[in-house]
Amino acid sequence: MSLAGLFSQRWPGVALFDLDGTLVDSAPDLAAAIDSMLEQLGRRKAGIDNVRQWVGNGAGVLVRRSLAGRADWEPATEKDDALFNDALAMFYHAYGNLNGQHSVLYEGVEECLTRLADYGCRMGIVTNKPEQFVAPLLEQMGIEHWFDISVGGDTLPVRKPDPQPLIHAMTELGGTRGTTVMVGDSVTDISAALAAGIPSVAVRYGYNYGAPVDSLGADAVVDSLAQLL
Ligand SMILES: O=C(O)COP(=O)(O)O
Ligand SMILES: [Mg+2]
Repeated sequence: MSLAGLFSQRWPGVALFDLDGTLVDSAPDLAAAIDSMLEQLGRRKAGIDNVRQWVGNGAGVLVRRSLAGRADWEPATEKDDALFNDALAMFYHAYGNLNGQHSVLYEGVEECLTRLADYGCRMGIVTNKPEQFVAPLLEQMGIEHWFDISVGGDTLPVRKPDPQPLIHAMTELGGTRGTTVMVGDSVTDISAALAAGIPSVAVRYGYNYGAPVDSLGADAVVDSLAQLL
C-alpha cells in the first residue's frame, strides 16, 4: 500500500507512535543511565553506540543486554538475578534523573504532529519504555498535549511485539483497523502492527538494533515524519 493510499482517504483517524527512536532520540540519556549503572557495578561503560542497538524491548531487556554486553543475550544463561535486580534499580534511579536532559525530537516530528492534529487525527504513544518515564519525557520535549493516550512497556501484561498494546490504544481512541496507523523505528513496532492488522510506517533514522528497516514489512518507509504529510 502506498503512503498516499494509507493517508488520502481515511483521515481523520488514529495515529499511534513509538517513542524512542521514532519521536525522540533518547539514546544519550539511556546510555548515560546505563553507563552509570555499569560504573556502579565496577564494569566497563557500554557507550552510546552499543546502547542505541540495545534499545527497543523495554528497560529490563536493555539492562540484561548491557550486563551481557551484547544484543543477543540468552535469558537461560543469565543466572545472577540479584545482580540483575540491583542493576535494574540502579538504571531506574539514574534514568529518572537523566530522562530528557540530552534527548531531542527528531526533525519533522513537531510539524507532523501539528498537521495531524489539524486534520482531526487522534494520537497515542505505544512504547516499550516503562510508563513512569513516558509522561516526563513527553513534557520535557513539549509534545505531551498531542497525545490522548500513552501505553508504556509495563502498562499492560504484554508489550510490543505483542499486538495488544496497539489494539488497546486504538480502541481507546475510537479507531478501527482501517483508520489507524502505527509509526515506529524497529522490527518490534512493525511486527506488532502486522500482528494487530494495522497498517504501519517505519522511520529510517531510528534504532532498530542497528539494522535497516526497509524489509520489515511496513506499508511505507520514510526518512522524516514530515514525509507522512
Ligand atoms: O524502552 C525501550 O526499549 C524502547 O522504547 P520504544 O518502544 O519507545 O522504542
Ligand atoms: Mg523505538
